[in-house]
Formats: sequence, structure tokens, C-alpha cells
Amino acid sequence: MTKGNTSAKRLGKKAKHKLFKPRKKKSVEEDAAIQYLQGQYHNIVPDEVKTFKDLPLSQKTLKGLKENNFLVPTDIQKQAIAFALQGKDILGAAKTGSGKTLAFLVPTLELLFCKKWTRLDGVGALVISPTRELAYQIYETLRKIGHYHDFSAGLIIGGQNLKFERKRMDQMNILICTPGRLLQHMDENPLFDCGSLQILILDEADRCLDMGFETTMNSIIEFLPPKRQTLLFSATQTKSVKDLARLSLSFPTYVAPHEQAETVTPETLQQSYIVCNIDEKLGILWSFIRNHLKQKILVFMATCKQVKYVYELFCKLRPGISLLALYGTLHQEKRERIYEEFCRKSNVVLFATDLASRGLDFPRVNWVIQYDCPEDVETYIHRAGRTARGVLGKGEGLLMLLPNEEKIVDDLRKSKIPINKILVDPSKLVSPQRKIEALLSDHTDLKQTAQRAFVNYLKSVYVMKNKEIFNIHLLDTDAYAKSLGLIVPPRIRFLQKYQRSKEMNNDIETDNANFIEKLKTNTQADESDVSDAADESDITIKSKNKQQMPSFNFHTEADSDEDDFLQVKKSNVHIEQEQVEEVKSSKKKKPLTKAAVAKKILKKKIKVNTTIKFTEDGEAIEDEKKDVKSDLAKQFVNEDVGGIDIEKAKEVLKEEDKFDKIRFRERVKAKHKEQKLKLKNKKKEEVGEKDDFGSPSESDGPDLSWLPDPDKVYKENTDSDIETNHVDRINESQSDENTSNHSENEIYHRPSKRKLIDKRGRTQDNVTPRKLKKIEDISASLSVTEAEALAMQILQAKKK
Ligand SMILES: Nc1ncnc2c1ncn2[C@@H]1O[C@H](COP(=O)(O)OP(=O)(O)OP(=O)(O)O)[C@@H](O)[C@H]1O
Repeated sequence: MTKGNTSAKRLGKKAKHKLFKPRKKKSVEEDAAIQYLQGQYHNIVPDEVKTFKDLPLSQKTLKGLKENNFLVPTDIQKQAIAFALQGKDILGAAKTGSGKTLAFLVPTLELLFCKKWTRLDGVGALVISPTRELAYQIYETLRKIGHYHDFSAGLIIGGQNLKFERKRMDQMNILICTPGRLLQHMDENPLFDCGSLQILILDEADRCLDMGFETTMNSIIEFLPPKRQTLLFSATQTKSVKDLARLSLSFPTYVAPHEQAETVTPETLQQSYIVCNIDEKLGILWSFIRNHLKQKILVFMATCKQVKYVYELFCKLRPGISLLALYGTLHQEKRERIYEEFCRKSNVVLFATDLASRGLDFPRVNWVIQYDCPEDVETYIHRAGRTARGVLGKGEGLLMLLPNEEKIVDDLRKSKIPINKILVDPSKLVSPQRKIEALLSDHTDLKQTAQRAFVNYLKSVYVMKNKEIFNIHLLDTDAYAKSLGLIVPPRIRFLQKYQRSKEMNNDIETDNANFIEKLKTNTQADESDVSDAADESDITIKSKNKQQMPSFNFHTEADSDEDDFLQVKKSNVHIEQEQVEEVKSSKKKKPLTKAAVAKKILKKKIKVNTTIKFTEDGEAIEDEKKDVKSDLAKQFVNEDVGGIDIEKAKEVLKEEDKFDKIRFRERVKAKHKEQKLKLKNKKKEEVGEKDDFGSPSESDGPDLSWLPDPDKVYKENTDSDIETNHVDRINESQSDENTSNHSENEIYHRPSKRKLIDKRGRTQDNVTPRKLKKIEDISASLSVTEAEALAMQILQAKKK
């Protein structure tokens, strides 16, 4: 109401305009509808709700839901929507695939609708998701069901155009984002303002609040107004008092419709596990795929490198089904393409890391294979939950375990996960071992990927908290390398390093033993009882951990939707004794204090904070003051103050620039002068040389050296013959010259180098005085007719 009044006032005269009349009417209707809906909120009885229509929802939302075939709300939707509409903070927990997305999107739309939120009101709702793919999925669902509302929604995830996002941030009403990217906007984008935020939603809340995102989330929460509604959703919900306190949740309503259910996983999900040796795993996976060519299969692996290797290898082995790979280090566009392709296709295998384990709603997945043992029960639940989704979804899950990993089955069963052991049928096993080895010997790239996959898998095992299940020393690494096609097992440097440091630090080991013991007892307490007390002990453990390992950088503060296996993602992960030792030993080796660095610098006689300028020839300018020309620069250099006044420095540079330009011009001029002089000298030298042998300027007449020796002619020919013969011979020799073939019968000697007429018919300029004299002699000896014939010949040649 208030908003409506103010806008009418703001409109003033224009409000009388015809066009606005229906709006007013509409606004009145809307106000009445909102009032009615809000009046119903406290009368909702979730158990009595049969369809979405039974909930007090706006027509726009109901229409959006109906169009997308969402008619009957699921249990979590009934309860969560009811409490959220009443304005309560919610801790929502429900099985995977039970429809939690709508459980928070519907109340979000209703809240903004009832507040008559407009584009100008800015960000009203913020949905945070741990992965880009999940954020994209939520965004798509919002677009579908919020189609009839007028809100603007934005998807803010890493790997997209930051500039594009930046410009539009202030116009968005509902933002779906990943933590890293959101914080980046909060830090860098002046247009981004969350001051009027109404509702904050964390999907996969336990993941958003764990150690991987801890710092990022803390910074985000600080930025948000404390007076807001907060909804947390996950299949494995956090109840940590600390987490809730961080979000300023004091008395949230816990909505968990499946809490009393017999299983925590969907009933329609059939779960089984096999136990095999590490070197059999790849062969079993290959055989499984070969035996299920008409299925949609999702395979989870521990690291990106494994996914990359198995995908590339199987592509080369051609199993007869489409293969895809999804992991964090892929380019964002590729990730989107693969995600969509897997959604679309029906007979396909997707190899993925835990990036795809939470929230993603791939339709009709038949099989989820956990190729590597999950880190914990929660990870198992989320991975397995990628199949058997929605109201009618069915699916199967297969867990592949190494003998020492079988202990996790007890944990799974304790957590109400029905899982059965099955045996592998050896008759169906086909091992492509030979082919793999051959492929690796042919493809160096593939071999390197295999090596990386090998090392990274071992590292992933090494950093796991539960050493009873994940024990690197129990792995037959040579056999594992061989199964990957690596005849020579790669060096496991990180392990060797650790062994060495262990030998050196036996004393520390005993010191740490007590600490580790304490950690283990606390861990057990944590896992058995998820109570407030346990959470508190969790906090103390973590702080102890921090004290013990000040520089163990296992978690980053960046957008951690990239799945780095070296990142501790769980809040209660305790680093093993070994790792503590490693840190200590490495610390012992390299004590790098400020004093040590200063000493090193003193030893090397490096003058810190000094600038050395160089001339163009690379010589250091010793006295900088000598080099400056302008008065301003001289003054600036003489001022001996700490730091730099940027503005003044700019002015000085401008002044100096003028002098530099003058200097540059002078230098160019000098160079030109030098070049000219050189050219002149060179010409002079050339002229001097030519003078020795006769300069072309001295020759005025043509070279007539080819003419017949008159003495010979006079001896051999009679006067009467001379006239005709000579002309003929001239013609003859000219044609010879054109063809460059001298006839053997040629009587006269004709020097080839010195020609009277060149090929284009021009006369030669270079006639030496000696030649001139000869020509004069010849012309004196010629008769008039001969001279005439010669003149004619020259003229004809000139014309040509
Ligand atoms: N009321 C409904 N009627 C029919 N289908 C629904 C309904 N609500 C949700 N779905 C469908 O169920 C599937 C799973 O929903 P959603 O992804 O929200 O589950 P989720 O509980 O968030 O799962 P996860 O825990 O894995 O994140 C989706 O395909 C969705 O379209």
C-alpha cells in the first residue's frame, strides 16, 4: 500500500493520464489479493494440503507451477512453503530429489510479490549455490515457474562475462549465484547493493557453510543486512550452532519430513557395492559400460585428472556408447555444453568429479557408479541421489570399494542407507589391459595424463581424514599403475618427501601423538552425535588444528566450485599426524623471517628502494640529477621525501617529455646529416675510381668498336663491293645481336660488353677517350657512302 501511494504521488499530473488508469485499478485488485493471501498464511495446515492450489499462493505463481506440471506439492514443499510464507527462518532437510528447489523458490516469489517488488527496488532475494551448474539449474527452474511475475533474475557465476554482469547487477531482483563470484561483485562492483535484501537462501547449505567456503561466506554474510529471512536447504542439513550463529539464525524452524523415514535415500533407489582390488577397478568399469550400452550412467571419481584420463582412454577404446566428462578445470562453456548434453541424451556415460554430486537434476539416470570410495556418508548420499529422483524416479547405485574401504559400509548402514554386497561375474569381465598399454605407448599425451591421474588419486587418498578407510600405505601402487597402462610406475614424490621428513622428525612424532589421539576421540564424538555439544567440540578442534598448522594451506578463499582435491571441504576434517609433521619439518628447514631476508639483502649489497636509469646504450646513469633538464624535475629530484607524489611525478614527466622530444629531434637530424655525408663521400670515391679508367661524362660519341677494321676491308673488298656488303653485314650482325647467336661465318669481331646500341635501342653514354679517338680515326678513313650507311644505321637503331 505504502509503495503504491508514493508512486502515485511521484507521478503527479501524469497519473491522471488515461494509460495509467487501468494500472491503478490493477493495483487495487493486487493489493486486495495480497491482503487476502497474507491473511491465509497462518491458517495453513501442511498435512491438509493436497495441491498447490490449497496453498495461499498468487495466481501468477500458480499459473507458472501448473504450466510446468507441478500440481501436487511434495512433503518438503508443503511444509517449507507454509513456514516460509509465515516469515520464519527455515532449516530444510529432505531426501535427494524430493523437490527442495521449489520449496524455496515458491516462497521467494510470493514474498517479493506481496512486497510489490519492482526493478527499481534492487536485489530482494539472494540464492547461493556451491556450484555453477546447480546455480544454473535453479535459475532455469525460477524462469519456468516465475514466468508470470515481473521480477528480473540474474545468474551470477564464475566463468562468465564479469563486465556484462556488472552493468546489470543493480537491476536484478533475484540473484542466483556462487559464493566466489558474489563476493567478487560485492568487493568490486559499486553498482551492487544488497541493502534492501529480504530473503537469503543457501541451497546445499552444509556445503556452502563448510571449510571450503568458510572465509568467502563469512565475508558475504557480513555484507548482508541482518534483518532478513533466511532459508537453508540440503539433503544432509547442517545443525551446527556455529553455522547457524554465523547466519544470525536464532530460532529457525527445522523442516525435515523424512526424518522418521526408514532410509535417508529414496526408496526407489537400489544400492549395492562390490569389493575388488585396485588393479581390477578399471577393467570392471570398462566391462560394466560394455554390458550397459543402452543406459544412462554417471560415474563419480575422486579427482579431475582421473576423470580426464579414463574419459580420454575409453574414448580411444571405443566402448559403443557416448562418453562425456565433467570436472572443475574445464572451461565454463564446455561445462555448460556437457551438462546440457548429458541431460538431453539417454544412452550415455558421464565421468565426473564431486562437482556433479550435489543438487544436479539430470533426468532419467539409470546408474550411479561411485568408482572411488566417497569421502564420507554425506558425499555418498548426494552422489547416489543423482538417480531415482522426483516423484516417479527409479535408479540403481553401485559403489566400488577396495578391501580396506569396506569399513565405510558400516557407516552407511548406520546412517540408514540400505546397501547390499554383490559379486562381480568373472565371465562378464573383459580387461582391455593390453590395448591400454599399447595406446599409452603410442600416445605420449595419454601416458602423461595417466601418470597425473595416478599421482593425483594417491594424493586424494593421502589427504582424506579417515585413515582407517583411506590408507595410502595399504595401496598396491605398482599394480595400480600397471592397471592404468603404466609399465613403469611414476614416482610418488610427495610420499617420498613425507618419508624423509618423517625420518628426520621422530621427536615431533611423539609430541604429536597425543594431539592426534585427542583429535580422533573428538572426531568420533562428532560423528556419533550431531548435537550442539559436539559442534562446540568441533570448534575447539578446529582452533587447535589452526594452531598446529599455521601454514598448511589446504583451503583456498577463492570461488571453490572448482574441485580441488587438496581442499579440505568438510568443517570437521582433521589433518593427520603425518601432515602435521610434514608442515613442521618443512618449517624447520626454511625459516624465512623478515630479519633473514634483510640479512640476505645486506650480504648481496643490494640497495633497496633505489631506481637505476639506463642510457640507450645500456649504461647506467649514475647521477640521476645530471640527467634531468627541466626546473620542475630538478626541484623534484632534490626533494628528499619518502614515497612518491603521483600527481607531481606526472607533471615532472610531462616537463621532461618536452626536453626529451627536442633531444630526440636533434638526434634524428644529426643522424640524417651523417648519412648524407657518408653518401657524398662514397660518390666521390666512385668518381675517383672511374676517372682512372675513363669517366662516362667524357664520352660524347657512340662506341664504334664493332665496326670493321678498315685496313682489312680495304684489302679484301673492291670499292664497288664495299657499299652493299657493309650494309648487309651491319644488318646481319644486328640480327645476331638480337638473338645473341653469333654465326660462325661472322667476319667482324664485335665485343660483347661494349655495345653501341643496347637492347632497347639506346646509345651508350660511356665512351672512353681512347674509343673516341678510334672512332675519329675510323670516320676519317670511311668514304662518304660508308659514313652515310653508318649514320643511317645509328638513326634507325635510335628510332627503335
Ligand atoms: N511437486 C512436484 N511435482 C512433480 N515433480 C516435482 C515436484 N517438485 C519437484 N519435482 C521434480 O523433482 C525433481 C527433483 O527436484 P529437486 O531438484 O528440487 O530436488 P532436490 O530435493 O533439490 O534434490 P537434491 O537434494 O539432489 O538437490 C525435479 O526434476 C523436479 O522437477
